[in-house]
Amino acid sequence: MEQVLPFGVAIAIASNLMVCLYFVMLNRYHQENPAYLFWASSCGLFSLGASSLFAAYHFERYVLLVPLASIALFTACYCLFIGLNRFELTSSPTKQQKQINKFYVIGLAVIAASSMYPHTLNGVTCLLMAASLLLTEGCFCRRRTHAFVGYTALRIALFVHAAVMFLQGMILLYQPVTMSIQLSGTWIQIMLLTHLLMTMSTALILPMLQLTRKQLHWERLANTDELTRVLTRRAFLKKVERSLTSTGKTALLMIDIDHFKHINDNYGHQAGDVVLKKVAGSLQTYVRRQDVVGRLGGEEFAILLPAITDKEAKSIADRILTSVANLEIGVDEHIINVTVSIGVAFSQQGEENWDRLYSYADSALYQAKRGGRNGIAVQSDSLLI
Ligand SMILES: Nc1nc2c(ncn2[C@@H]2O[C@H](COP(=O)(O)OP(=O)(O)OP(=O)(O)O)[C@@H](O)[C@H]2O)c(=O)[nH]1
Repeated sequence: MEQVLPFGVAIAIASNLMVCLYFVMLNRYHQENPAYLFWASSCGLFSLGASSLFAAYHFERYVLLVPLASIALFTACYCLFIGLNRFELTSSPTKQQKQINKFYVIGLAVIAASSMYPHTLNGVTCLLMAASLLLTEGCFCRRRTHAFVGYTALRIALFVHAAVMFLQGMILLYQPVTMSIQLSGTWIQIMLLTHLLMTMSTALILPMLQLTRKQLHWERLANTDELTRVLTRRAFLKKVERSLTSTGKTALLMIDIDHFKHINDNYGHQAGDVVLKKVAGSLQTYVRRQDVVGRLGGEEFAILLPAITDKEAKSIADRILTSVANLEIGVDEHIINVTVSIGVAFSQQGEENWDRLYSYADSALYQAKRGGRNGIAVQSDSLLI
Protein backbone atom coordinates (compact mmCIF):
# COMPACT_ATOMS: atom_id res chain seq x y z
CA MET A 1 0.00 0.00 0.00
CA GLU A 2 2.70 2.42 1.01
CA GLN A 3 4.37 1.95 -2.35
CA VAL A 4 1.17 2.20 -4.37
CA LEU A 5 -0.21 5.19 -2.50
CA PRO A 6 2.41 7.80 -3.41
CA PHE A 7 2.22 6.80 -7.07
CA GLY A 8 -1.60 6.95 -7.17
CA VAL A 9 -1.59 10.18 -5.24
CA ALA A 10 1.08 11.70 -7.47
CA ILE A 11 -0.83 10.79 -10.65
CA ALA A 12 -4.11 12.17 -9.34
CA ILE A 13 -2.55 15.36 -8.00
CA ALA A 14 -0.63 15.92 -11.23
CA SER A 15 -3.80 15.39 -13.30
CA ASN A 16 -5.72 17.82 -11.13
CA LEU A 17 -2.95 20.37 -11.53
CA MET A 18 -3.00 19.86 -15.29
CA VAL A 19 -6.76 20.44 -15.41
CA CYS A 20 -6.17 23.49 -13.21
CA LEU A 21 -3.68 24.86 -15.77
CA TYR A 22 -6.07 24.01 -18.59
CA PHE A 23 -8.81 26.09 -16.94
CA VAL A 24 -6.36 28.97 -16.37
CA MET A 25 -5.55 28.88 -20.08
CA LEU A 26 -9.22 28.77 -21.05
CA ASN A 27 -9.76 31.76 -18.80
CA ARG A 28 -7.42 33.79 -21.01
CA TYR A 29 -9.85 33.37 -23.90
CA HIS A 30 -13.01 33.88 -21.86
CA GLN A 31 -12.06 36.72 -19.57
CA GLU A 32 -15.62 38.04 -19.59
CA ASN A 33 -16.61 35.15 -17.36
CA PRO A 34 -14.59 34.23 -14.26
CA ALA A 35 -16.09 30.72 -14.09
CA TYR A 36 -12.90 29.11 -15.40
CA LEU A 37 -10.82 30.78 -12.70
CA PHE A 38 -13.09 29.34 -10.02
CA TRP A 39 -12.79 25.88 -11.54
CA ALA A 40 -9.03 26.29 -11.77
CA SER A 41 -9.03 27.25 -8.07
CA SER A 42 -11.19 24.23 -7.32
CA CYS A 43 -8.68 21.86 -8.94
CA GLY A 44 -5.71 23.67 -7.34
CA LEU A 45 -7.29 23.56 -3.90
CA PHE A 46 -8.15 19.91 -4.34
CA SER A 47 -4.54 19.11 -5.17
CA LEU A 48 -3.41 21.14 -2.18
CA GLY A 49 -5.91 19.36 0.10
CA ALA A 50 -4.98 15.92 -1.15
CA SER A 51 -1.24 16.52 -0.83
CA SER A 52 -1.66 17.98 2.68
CA LEU A 53 -3.70 14.96 3.64
CA PHE A 54 -1.12 12.61 2.25
CA ALA A 55 1.70 14.54 3.96
CA ALA A 56 -0.26 14.50 7.23
CA TYR A 57 -0.36 10.71 7.28
CA HIS A 58 3.06 10.23 5.79
CA PHE A 59 4.86 12.56 8.19
CA GLU A 60 2.37 12.09 11.03
CA ARG A 61 1.50 15.76 11.37
CA TYR A 62 -2.20 15.23 11.85
CA VAL A 63 -2.94 18.24 14.02
CA LEU A 64 -1.49 20.79 11.66
CA LEU A 65 -2.14 19.35 8.22
CA VAL A 66 -5.44 17.48 8.44
CA PRO A 67 -7.57 20.58 9.27
CA LEU A 68 -5.76 22.51 6.52
CA ALA A 69 -6.51 19.67 4.09
CA SER A 70 -10.16 19.62 5.16
CA ILE A 71 -10.53 23.36 4.60
CA ALA A 72 -8.82 23.15 1.18
CA LEU A 73 -10.99 20.22 0.06
CA PHE A 74 -14.24 21.78 1.25
CA THR A 75 -13.28 25.12 -0.34
CA ALA A 76 -12.56 23.26 -3.61
CA CYS A 77 -16.22 22.13 -3.69
CA TYR A 78 -17.38 25.65 -2.86
CA CYS A 79 -15.32 27.05 -5.77
CA LEU A 80 -16.89 24.51 -8.09
CA PHE A 81 -20.32 25.80 -7.11
CA ILE A 82 -19.34 29.46 -7.58
CA GLY A 83 -17.79 28.60 -10.94
CA LEU A 84 -21.07 27.07 -12.11
CA ASN A 85 -23.00 30.03 -10.77
CA ARG A 86 -20.81 32.44 -12.75
CA PHE A 87 -20.92 30.14 -15.75
CA GLU A 88 -24.68 30.67 -15.82
CA LEU A 89 -23.90 34.39 -16.16
CA THR A 90 -25.63 35.40 -12.98
CA SER A 91 -23.53 38.42 -12.17
CA SER A 92 -25.42 39.37 -9.02
CA PRO A 93 -25.56 36.96 -6.09
CA THR A 94 -28.58 34.76 -6.49
CA LYS A 95 -30.66 33.20 -3.75
CA GLN A 96 -28.72 29.99 -4.35
CA GLN A 97 -25.43 31.81 -4.05
CA LYS A 98 -26.46 33.23 -0.68
CA GLN A 99 -27.56 29.81 0.51
CA ILE A 100 -24.29 28.17 -0.47
CA ASN A 101 -22.34 31.02 1.16
CA LYS A 102 -24.17 30.28 4.39
CA PHE A 103 -23.56 26.57 3.92
CA TYR A 104 -19.85 27.23 3.38
CA VAL A 105 -19.53 29.28 6.58
CA ILE A 106 -21.40 26.63 8.57
CA GLY A 107 -19.19 23.95 6.98
CA LEU A 108 -16.04 25.79 8.05
CA ALA A 109 -17.39 26.05 11.59
CA VAL A 110 -18.13 22.30 11.60
CA ILE A 111 -14.59 21.57 10.36
CA ALA A 112 -13.17 23.80 13.10
CA ALA A 113 -15.27 21.99 15.72
CA SER A 114 -14.32 18.56 14.37
CA SER A 115 -10.63 19.48 14.58
CA MET A 116 -10.99 19.04 18.32
CA TYR A 117 -11.81 15.39 17.60
CA PRO A 118 -9.26 14.53 14.86
CA HIS A 119 -10.59 11.00 14.34
CA THR A 120 -13.88 12.45 13.04
CA LEU A 121 -12.42 15.14 10.80
CA ASN A 122 -11.95 13.11 7.61
CA GLY A 123 -15.44 11.64 7.85
CA VAL A 124 -17.04 15.02 8.51
CA THR A 125 -15.11 16.61 5.63
CA CYS A 126 -16.27 13.87 3.28
CA LEU A 127 -19.90 14.38 4.29
CA LEU A 128 -19.62 18.16 3.89
CA MET A 129 -18.09 17.73 0.44
CA ALA A 130 -20.82 15.29 -0.55
CA ALA A 131 -23.50 17.76 0.57
CA SER A 132 -21.79 20.58 -1.30
CA LEU A 133 -21.59 18.55 -4.52
CA LEU A 134 -25.21 17.50 -4.22
CA LEU A 135 -26.25 21.13 -3.71
CA THR A 136 -24.32 22.08 -6.84
CA GLU A 137 -25.95 19.28 -8.79
CA GLY A 138 -29.39 20.21 -7.50
CA CYS A 139 -29.01 23.93 -8.15
CA PHE A 140 -27.73 23.98 -11.69
CA CYS A 141 -27.93 20.82 -13.64
CA ARG A 142 -31.56 19.83 -13.31
CA ARG A 143 -33.19 22.85 -14.87
CA ARG A 144 -31.08 23.08 -18.00
CA THR A 145 -33.05 22.54 -21.15
CA HIS A 146 -30.32 23.04 -23.76
CA ALA A 147 -27.26 20.81 -24.17
CA PHE A 148 -29.10 18.01 -22.42
CA VAL A 149 -26.29 15.47 -22.91
CA GLY A 150 -23.62 17.81 -21.52
CA TYR A 151 -25.61 18.71 -18.42
CA THR A 152 -26.58 15.08 -17.83
CA ALA A 153 -22.93 14.01 -18.00
CA LEU A 154 -22.02 16.78 -15.57
CA ARG A 155 -24.79 15.69 -13.23
CA ILE A 156 -23.59 12.09 -13.29
CA ALA A 157 -19.99 13.16 -12.56
CA LEU A 158 -21.12 15.33 -9.64
CA PHE A 159 -23.47 12.69 -8.35
CA VAL A 160 -20.92 9.85 -8.48
CA HIS A 161 -18.38 12.01 -6.69
CA ALA A 162 -20.93 13.01 -4.06
CA ALA A 163 -21.98 9.37 -3.56
CA VAL A 164 -18.37 8.24 -3.09
CA MET A 165 -17.75 11.08 -0.66
CA PHE A 166 -20.86 10.22 1.29
CA LEU A 167 -19.98 6.52 1.54
CA GLN A 168 -16.46 7.30 2.62
CA GLY A 169 -17.69 9.81 5.14
CA MET A 170 -19.93 7.19 6.69
CA ILE A 171 -17.18 4.54 6.73
CA LEU A 172 -14.66 6.91 8.25
CA LEU A 173 -17.10 8.09 10.89
CA TYR A 174 -18.19 4.55 11.68
CA GLN A 175 -14.66 3.25 12.15
CA PRO A 176 -12.84 6.20 13.63
CA VAL A 177 -10.86 4.30 16.21
CA THR A 178 -9.73 1.44 14.00
CA MET A 179 -8.91 3.76 11.15
CA SER A 180 -5.40 3.01 10.17
CA ILE A 181 -2.94 4.70 7.90
CA GLN A 182 -3.90 2.09 5.34
CA LEU A 183 -7.57 3.07 5.47
CA SER A 184 -6.62 6.72 5.30
CA GLY A 185 -4.48 5.97 2.29
CA THR A 186 -7.32 4.10 0.62
CA TRP A 187 -9.71 6.95 1.20
CA ILE A 188 -7.27 9.47 -0.20
CA GLN A 189 -6.86 7.30 -3.27
CA ILE A 190 -10.55 6.70 -3.93
CA MET A 191 -11.34 10.35 -3.29
CA LEU A 192 -8.63 11.41 -5.71
CA LEU A 193 -9.82 9.00 -8.36
CA THR A 194 -13.44 10.11 -8.21
CA HIS A 195 -12.37 13.73 -8.11
CA LEU A 196 -10.17 13.07 -11.09
CA LEU A 197 -13.16 11.62 -12.92
CA MET A 198 -15.14 14.73 -12.06
CA THR A 199 -12.48 17.27 -12.98
CA MET A 200 -11.72 15.48 -16.24
CA SER A 201 -15.37 15.37 -17.22
CA THR A 202 -15.96 18.99 -16.24
CA ALA A 203 -12.83 19.99 -18.16
CA LEU A 204 -14.29 18.34 -21.24
CA ILE A 205 -17.96 19.19 -20.76
CA LEU A 206 -17.89 22.80 -19.60
CA PRO A 207 -16.14 24.34 -22.64
CA MET A 208 -18.56 22.37 -24.81
CA LEU A 209 -21.51 23.77 -22.82
CA GLN A 210 -20.10 27.27 -23.17
CA LEU A 211 -19.82 26.81 -26.92
CA THR A 212 -23.40 25.53 -27.17
CA ARG A 213 -24.65 28.43 -25.10
CA LYS A 214 -22.79 31.00 -27.20
CA GLN A 215 -24.16 29.37 -30.33
CA LEU A 216 -27.70 29.54 -28.93
CA HIS A 217 -27.13 33.17 -27.99
CA TRP A 218 -25.97 34.09 -31.50
CA GLU A 219 -28.79 32.10 -33.06
CA ARG A 220 -31.32 33.91 -30.87
CA LEU A 221 -29.79 37.26 -31.81
CA ALA A 222 -29.89 36.41 -35.51
CA ASN A 223 -33.48 35.15 -35.33
CA THR A 224 -34.92 37.98 -33.27
CA ASP A 225 -36.02 41.30 -34.67
CA GLU A 226 -33.93 43.87 -32.81
CA LEU A 227 -36.74 46.38 -32.42
CA THR A 228 -39.77 44.27 -31.57
CA ARG A 229 -38.10 41.15 -30.06
CA VAL A 230 -40.28 38.82 -32.15
CA LEU A 231 -38.91 36.50 -34.86
CA THR A 232 -37.50 37.98 -38.04
CA ARG A 233 -39.22 37.10 -41.32
CA ARG A 234 -36.57 34.49 -42.14
CA ALA A 235 -36.71 32.84 -38.72
CA PHE A 236 -40.51 32.93 -38.76
CA LEU A 237 -40.69 31.17 -42.12
CA LYS A 238 -38.19 28.57 -40.95
CA LYS A 239 -40.20 27.88 -37.81
CA VAL A 240 -43.43 27.79 -39.78
CA GLU A 241 -42.07 24.94 -41.88
CA ARG A 242 -41.77 22.82 -38.75
CA SER A 243 -45.00 23.96 -37.06
CA LEU A 244 -47.16 23.48 -40.15
CA THR A 245 -46.72 19.75 -40.00
CA SER A 246 -48.06 19.55 -36.43
CA THR A 247 -51.31 17.75 -35.83
CA GLY A 248 -54.69 19.42 -36.21
CA LYS A 249 -55.88 22.57 -37.87
CA THR A 250 -53.45 25.48 -38.18
CA ALA A 251 -54.39 29.15 -38.30
CA LEU A 252 -52.38 32.05 -39.65
CA LEU A 253 -53.06 35.59 -38.46
CA MET A 254 -51.69 38.43 -40.58
CA ILE A 255 -51.68 41.65 -38.60
CA ASP A 256 -51.03 45.09 -40.04
CA ILE A 257 -51.00 48.40 -38.15
CA ASP A 258 -53.52 50.82 -39.63
CA HIS A 259 -52.27 54.10 -41.11
CA PHE A 260 -48.84 53.54 -39.67
CA LYS A 261 -47.31 55.98 -42.16
CA HIS A 262 -49.35 58.76 -40.51
CA ILE A 263 -47.80 57.95 -37.14
CA ASN A 264 -44.31 58.30 -38.62
CA ASP A 265 -45.29 61.46 -40.44
CA ASN A 266 -47.05 63.08 -37.47
CA TYR A 267 -44.92 62.02 -34.52
CA GLY A 268 -41.60 61.02 -36.10
CA HIS A 269 -39.85 57.76 -36.88
CA GLN A 270 -38.83 57.16 -33.26
CA ALA A 271 -42.44 57.37 -32.13
CA GLY A 272 -43.24 54.87 -34.90
CA ASP A 273 -40.63 52.53 -33.42
CA VAL A 274 -42.20 52.79 -29.97
CA VAL A 275 -45.60 51.95 -31.47
CA LEU A 276 -44.13 48.90 -33.23
CA LYS A 277 -42.63 47.69 -29.95
CA LYS A 278 -45.85 48.14 -28.00
CA VAL A 279 -47.97 46.43 -30.64
CA ALA A 280 -45.52 43.49 -30.80
CA GLY A 281 -45.73 43.26 -26.99
CA SER A 282 -49.53 43.07 -27.21
CA LEU A 283 -49.38 40.33 -29.82
CA GLN A 284 -47.19 38.21 -27.58
CA THR A 285 -49.51 38.59 -24.60
CA TYR A 286 -52.33 36.56 -26.06
CA VAL A 287 -50.56 33.75 -27.85
CA ARG A 288 -49.93 30.27 -26.47
CA ARG A 289 -46.51 28.69 -25.88
CA GLN A 290 -46.58 26.77 -29.13
CA ASP A 291 -47.59 29.75 -31.28
CA VAL A 292 -45.06 31.49 -33.52
CA VAL A 293 -44.95 35.28 -33.73
CA GLY A 294 -42.91 37.07 -36.38
CA ARG A 295 -42.44 40.47 -37.99
CA LEU A 296 -42.74 39.98 -41.72
CA GLY A 297 -41.56 43.50 -42.46
CA GLY A 298 -42.39 47.15 -41.74
CA GLU A 299 -45.61 47.25 -39.71
CA GLU A 300 -46.78 43.79 -40.70
CA PHE A 301 -46.75 40.88 -38.25
CA ALA A 302 -47.84 37.25 -38.51
CA ILE A 303 -48.82 34.66 -35.95
CA LEU A 304 -49.01 30.96 -36.68
CA LEU A 305 -51.35 29.07 -34.36
CA PRO A 306 -50.83 25.31 -34.69
CA ALA A 307 -53.43 22.78 -33.50
CA ILE A 308 -56.23 25.27 -32.96
CA THR A 309 -59.98 25.44 -33.61
CA ASP A 310 -61.71 28.20 -35.60
CA LYS A 311 -63.28 29.53 -32.44
CA GLU A 312 -60.02 29.71 -30.49
CA ALA A 313 -58.18 31.42 -33.37
CA LYS A 314 -60.93 34.00 -33.78
CA SER A 315 -60.97 34.60 -30.05
CA ILE A 316 -57.19 35.24 -30.03
CA ALA A 317 -57.55 37.60 -33.00
CA ASP A 318 -60.39 39.35 -31.20
CA ARG A 319 -58.37 39.85 -28.03
CA ILE A 320 -55.39 41.18 -29.99
CA LEU A 321 -57.63 43.64 -31.83
CA THR A 322 -59.15 44.95 -28.59
CA SER A 323 -55.90 45.10 -26.66
CA VAL A 324 -54.11 47.07 -29.40
CA ALA A 325 -57.06 49.46 -29.72
CA ASN A 326 -56.90 50.03 -25.95
CA LEU A 327 -53.17 50.80 -25.96
CA GLU A 328 -52.31 54.32 -24.92
CA ILE A 329 -48.78 54.81 -26.15
CA GLY A 330 -47.06 57.77 -24.56
CA VAL A 331 -44.31 59.38 -26.64
CA ASP A 332 -43.00 62.73 -25.39
CA GLU A 333 -46.12 64.69 -24.52
CA HIS A 334 -48.33 62.76 -26.95
CA ILE A 335 -50.60 59.80 -26.39
CA ILE A 336 -50.82 57.73 -29.55
CA ASN A 337 -53.70 55.37 -30.22
CA VAL A 338 -53.42 52.71 -32.91
CA THR A 339 -55.54 49.99 -34.39
CA VAL A 340 -54.72 46.89 -36.41
CA SER A 341 -56.41 44.93 -39.16
CA ILE A 342 -56.22 41.15 -38.98
CA GLY A 343 -56.57 38.55 -41.71
CA VAL A 344 -57.16 34.96 -40.58
CA ALA A 345 -56.73 31.82 -42.68
CA PHE A 346 -56.84 28.12 -41.80
CA SER A 347 -55.10 25.08 -43.19
CA GLN A 348 -56.61 21.67 -42.58
CA GLN A 349 -54.46 18.84 -41.30
CA GLY A 350 -52.76 17.18 -44.26
CA GLU A 351 -53.01 20.31 -46.43
CA GLU A 352 -49.94 22.02 -45.09
CA ASN A 353 -49.06 24.50 -47.77
CA TRP A 354 -47.51 27.71 -46.57
CA ASP A 355 -47.93 29.61 -49.85
CA ARG A 356 -51.64 28.90 -50.01
CA LEU A 357 -52.16 29.66 -46.31
CA TYR A 358 -50.22 32.90 -46.65
CA SER A 359 -52.12 34.02 -49.74
CA TYR A 360 -55.49 33.30 -48.02
CA ALA A 361 -54.45 35.21 -44.89
CA ASP A 362 -53.10 38.06 -47.00
CA SER A 363 -56.31 38.43 -48.98
CA ALA A 364 -58.29 38.23 -45.72
CA LEU A 365 -56.11 41.07 -44.39
CA TYR A 366 -56.78 43.06 -47.54
CA GLN A 367 -60.48 42.44 -47.01
CA ALA A 368 -60.22 43.69 -43.40
CA LYS A 369 -58.43 46.84 -44.61
CA ARG A 370 -61.06 47.45 -47.27
CA GLY A 371 -63.81 46.95 -44.71
CA GLY A 372 -62.64 50.06 -42.86
CA ARG A 373 -59.67 48.73 -40.81
CA ASN A 374 -59.65 47.92 -37.06
CA GLY A 375 -61.31 44.64 -37.98
CA ILE A 376 -60.87 40.92 -38.56
CA ALA A 377 -61.60 39.03 -41.76
CA VAL A 378 -61.48 35.27 -42.08
CA GLN A 379 -60.29 33.74 -45.36
CA SER A 380 -62.84 34.62 -48.01
CA ASP A 381 -65.63 34.95 -45.44
CA SER A 382 -67.36 38.24 -44.90
CA LEU A 383 -65.87 40.85 -42.56
CA LEU A 384 -66.57 39.87 -38.98
CA ILE A 385 -66.06 43.10 -37.05
N1 LIG B 1 -40.83 53.86 -37.44
C1 LIG B 1 -40.70 52.87 -38.32
N2 LIG B 1 -41.37 52.91 -39.48
C2 LIG B 1 -41.25 51.88 -40.34
C3 LIG B 1 -40.44 50.79 -40.07
N3 LIG B 1 -40.52 49.92 -41.11
C4 LIG B 1 -41.37 50.47 -42.00
N4 LIG B 1 -41.83 51.65 -41.54
C5 LIG B 1 -42.74 52.58 -42.17
O1 LIG B 1 -44.04 52.01 -42.18
C6 LIG B 1 -44.81 52.71 -43.15
C7 LIG B 1 -45.74 51.73 -43.82
O2 LIG B 1 -46.62 52.48 -44.58
P1 LIG B 1 -47.75 51.85 -45.50
O3 LIG B 1 -47.23 50.57 -46.11
O4 LIG B 1 -48.24 52.91 -46.40
O5 LIG B 1 -48.87 51.38 -44.51
P2 LIG B 1 -49.92 52.21 -43.63
O6 LIG B 1 -49.59 53.66 -43.54
O7 LIG B 1 -50.01 51.49 -42.33
O8 LIG B 1 -51.24 52.03 -44.42
P3 LIG B 1 -52.30 50.85 -44.28
O9 LIG B 1 -51.53 49.60 -44.04
O10 LIG B 1 -53.01 50.82 -45.58
O11 LIG B 1 -53.21 51.17 -43.16
C8 LIG B 1 -43.81 53.38 -44.10
O12 LIG B 1 -43.88 54.76 -43.92
C9 LIG B 1 -42.45 52.85 -43.63
O13 LIG B 1 -41.45 53.84 -43.73
C10 LIG B 1 -39.72 50.77 -38.84
O14 LIG B 1 -38.97 49.84 -38.50
N5 LIG B 1 -39.89 51.83 -38.00
